[in-house]
Order: sequence, then structure tokens, then C-alpha cells
Amino acid sequence: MTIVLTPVWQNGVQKLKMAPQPPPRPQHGLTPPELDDEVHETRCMTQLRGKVSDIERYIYLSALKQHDPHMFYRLCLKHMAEFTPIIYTPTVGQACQEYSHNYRRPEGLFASIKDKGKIKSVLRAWPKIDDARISVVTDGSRILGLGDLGINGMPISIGKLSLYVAGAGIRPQSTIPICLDLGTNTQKYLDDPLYLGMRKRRVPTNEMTEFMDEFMHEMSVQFPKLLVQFEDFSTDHAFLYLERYRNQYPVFNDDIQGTGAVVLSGFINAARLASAASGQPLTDHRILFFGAGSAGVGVAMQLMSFFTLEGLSEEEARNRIYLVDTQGLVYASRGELAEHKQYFARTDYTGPPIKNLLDVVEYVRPTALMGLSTTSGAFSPDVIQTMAALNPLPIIFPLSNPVKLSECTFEDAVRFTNGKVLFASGSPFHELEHRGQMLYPGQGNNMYIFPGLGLGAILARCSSVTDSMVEASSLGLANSLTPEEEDMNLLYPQIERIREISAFIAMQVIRAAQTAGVDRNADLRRMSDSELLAFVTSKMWNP
Ligand SMILES: O=C([O-])CC(=O)C(=O)O
Ligand SMILES: [Mg+2]
Repeated sequence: MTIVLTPVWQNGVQKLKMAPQPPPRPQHGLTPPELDDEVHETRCMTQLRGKVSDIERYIYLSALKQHDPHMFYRLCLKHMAEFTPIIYTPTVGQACQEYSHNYRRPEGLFASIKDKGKIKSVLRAWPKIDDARISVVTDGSRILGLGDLGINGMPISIGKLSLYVAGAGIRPQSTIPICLDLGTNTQKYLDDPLYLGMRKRRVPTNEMTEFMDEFMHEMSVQFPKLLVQFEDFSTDHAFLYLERYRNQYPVFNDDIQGTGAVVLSGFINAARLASAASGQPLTDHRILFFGAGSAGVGVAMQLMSFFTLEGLSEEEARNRIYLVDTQGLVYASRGELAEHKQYFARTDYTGPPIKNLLDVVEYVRPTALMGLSTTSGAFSPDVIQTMAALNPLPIIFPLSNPVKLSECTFEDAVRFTNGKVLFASGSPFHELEHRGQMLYPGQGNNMYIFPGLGLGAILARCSSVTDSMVEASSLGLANSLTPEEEDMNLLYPQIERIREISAFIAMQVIRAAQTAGVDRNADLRRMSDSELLAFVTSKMWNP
């Protein structure tokens, strides 16, 4: 029997009580006589599609997930391409922004700075129904490209975990969505009477670090089998806490490592196609990053392994990469640079700042342009046209989320390259017809990576998540295209195959964990690849 959390009121405070979920087939007399599962699927889809806005669809699906999780996940798996833009990017962004207004019932775990010194008691409140295996933890400080949303970040943790369940078959009861309330610097929320978090500005980093140390320690004590995914922390804290905890606990940062891995994967497939068209060796690619935050630098780091796998040295690989931040091209003699940008600062340029993106493109002559800036429309028609003039098949990845912050639309990328673009975006765009040919946009979103990476790390019972495991997830994804998908020039597989893809990625991740010696499930070492793949698949929960 599964258990659901039911909110109850006690002395004016809303508390969670564990309540047994009604059995799948309630007793005779308690449901309409002709309630049929299959017809009910159609009924739910009709109700969903009848809603007038995406946020209404989000609210409907949240309710469905709470009172009928099996139906929710069954439909999610059947209609992945229709569901993900609602339960995840882009609608989840709006759900976060409106969380305090649309809030209906508690879901997930909240720990606030006021709990410092007694975080254990907060974690203990979580019902031990099943061993917790995966938690997505955010502090709401940089939700997608939407900025500091404070406690309103909770839906991002919830949304990511729904994809763990749907995409990798993690049991719903072994997931813990967590939002930390460390204040918010967004005045609008501080002034909002309905805001659900503390009305306090964010605490300084030293205080936050004391809190995080206690939190991570207590998490490892309360949930010994737990993998932690850090999500949407502001750039400096994203790097800080990944480095601080990665050798101590099984953790990874989705925005740095997950995004890095998914872009590497799409880039591998795009670079193969681009090099086939240009005749240039793979090692000749030059990648320009527009945006140098946690995602930009994380992706740049990950893309270096594209070149090192092709035989270049670290130094040579780093040389293939250029960063642009709000001040223009990032180079060493420009002036003081934030620590995370220094590694990629160019030393071969010493002139005056090159501020304008078009000028940087003309100077660098990149084969690939990556957008991680959250600046809508930054890839202007002339930037796109210049990319097309420089390359027979330019690689253009506007990766900022959600859709409205994308650096360009798929339509613009197609129009201004005359259909000759290798495209992937962070948020979904529709396919389109160009001169009688259907063109399909790739969605370079970390949702392709984290379910499989997490599943592999969980099954191998990893003590930590190594760079080699992240790289394995990326190569696993790149190599999971079917011949039909390759014929369609897709950069990513079709999302409907997410379970198959996640199983394949998990297998590669387990093997990488074994090579790195961080696995603690020795039984898996003795399995052949096909046995391991069958084992991974057999571990998936099915609605
Ligand atoms: O959630 C997404 O769609 C991708 C992501 O991690 C982000 O943009 O922060
Ligand atoms: Mg994120």
C-alpha cells in the first residue's frame, strides 16, 4: 500500500499526517459503477486539455498527482511531450512565481534559517515510509532564469522529482523535494502579504554555510541512502557548495553538471554533423559562450571533455572555448574577473574590450554559439546570419530557460540561416516546416540527464558523484539515438523514450562509478552489460 501525506489543521497550524492511500480499486459502492480505468484516462486528458491556460493545467496535474499518483504517472509516461512543458519547464517557472498565491496543500520539506541548530527535528518530521533515495534541494535564489524567488522555488524541486519518477522509475515515496528558506532579496515578495516564506533578506554567505554544513550532515544521518541534487542556487553558491560537499556526500549540481552533460551530448551529435558538412576536423571547433554564470561556465567545463576525448591536451581544449559576459569577451587583461570566469579568460587577446556580441562573433569566428545568458533575443538576426556566413551548418544553442528568456526562437534560427542550423534550446519549441521539409528543434534540457544519472548513482550506492560519472551520462545520451532519429538529424532522442534512455545512461554511470571506485554495490560489478541493463530496468517503478 502506498501512503500519501494529508494536511490537517492542529491548533491553527497546518501539519502533515500520513494517510493510507485508497486502494487502487475502492470497494463496491464507493465509486461510480462503470468507472473504467481506460475510459478514466481519456476523462483525465479531456479535463486537462479543457483548461484554458498552462498554469490551470499545472494546477490540475498537481492535484491529480496527489490524489491519483498512478494515473498521473501513467499519463505522464504516455504523453511525455505534452506533460513536460506543463509540470516542468516552462510552466513550472510560472508556478514558482505564483506559488504563494496558488498554494493549496503542502508538498515537500521546508527548512528555514530559523531551524539552524535543530535541522534534525525538521528532517525527522519527514515520514519514513520508504527509504529516501533522492532529494532535490533548492534555496530558490536563482530559479531558472527568473531570479531570486525565495520559498517560491519549491515547485522546481517538485517538478524535477516528478521527472525522476516518470523518467527513471524512482518510487514516488523515496523522493524528497526540499526548499530552504534563507530569505529573499526580491522586494516584491517581501512586500507580498501572501508570500509563504520569511520576510527577511538573504543571510550572508558565512551564516548560510554554517546552515548548509548542519543541513548536509543531518541529511546524511537521517537519510543514509540519499543522493542530493542541488538545484537553482545562485552562481557563487552553486560552485561553493558543490566543491564543499562533493567529496563528502553523494551530491551533484544539476545546473553546473546536468546542464553541462546534456549540452555536451547535443554538441557531440551536432559537431559530427557540422564537421561532416564543413570537412573540418572535430578538434577545430570553436565554441563561444554567451553568458558566464554557473550554467555557462559549467557547460564550458564539460565541453572541454569533447576535445580531450578527441585527443587534445587540457590546455588545447581550453583554448577552443571563449566566454562572453555582460562586459563582452572575457580576457585576462580586461580587469578583475569573478573567480569562476578566470580559468577561461583569454590570454591571446589584449586589446580594448569587445563588448558587442556581433563584434565578438566576427572576431572569434565560432562554429558553435551557446546562450546561457537569460537575455531574451540576444541572438539577433545579424548574429545568426553571421554564424551562417561563417559555417555551412552553424551550431546555435539558445539554452536559457524558460522559453521567454531564450536567446532566440527556433523560427528565427531557421529563418536567418535559411534552414541550415543545428539547433537546441533549453526550453521546448515546436517543430516547423521550411521549404517543404520538417525541421525538429533539439531540447538540450538537463531532464535528459538527471533521471539516468541519479538512478545510476543510487543503484551503485555511490559514495560520491565523480566527473567521470557525469561524463558517462553525457556520452550515454549522445549514443542513444536510434538510426531513425539519426536520419532525422536529431541531436537528442525523442523524449517519449526517456525510460529506455535513462536505463542506458544509468548503466554507463554505474560502470563509471565502478571504474572510479566510488560504488558500494559490489553485486553489480559481476554483471555483464546486458545483465546490468536488465537489472536497472527491473528496478524501475511502474505506475
Ligand atoms: O529546469 C530547467 O528547465 C533547466 C534548469 O535546471 C535551469 O534552467 O535551471
Ligand atoms: Mg536548474
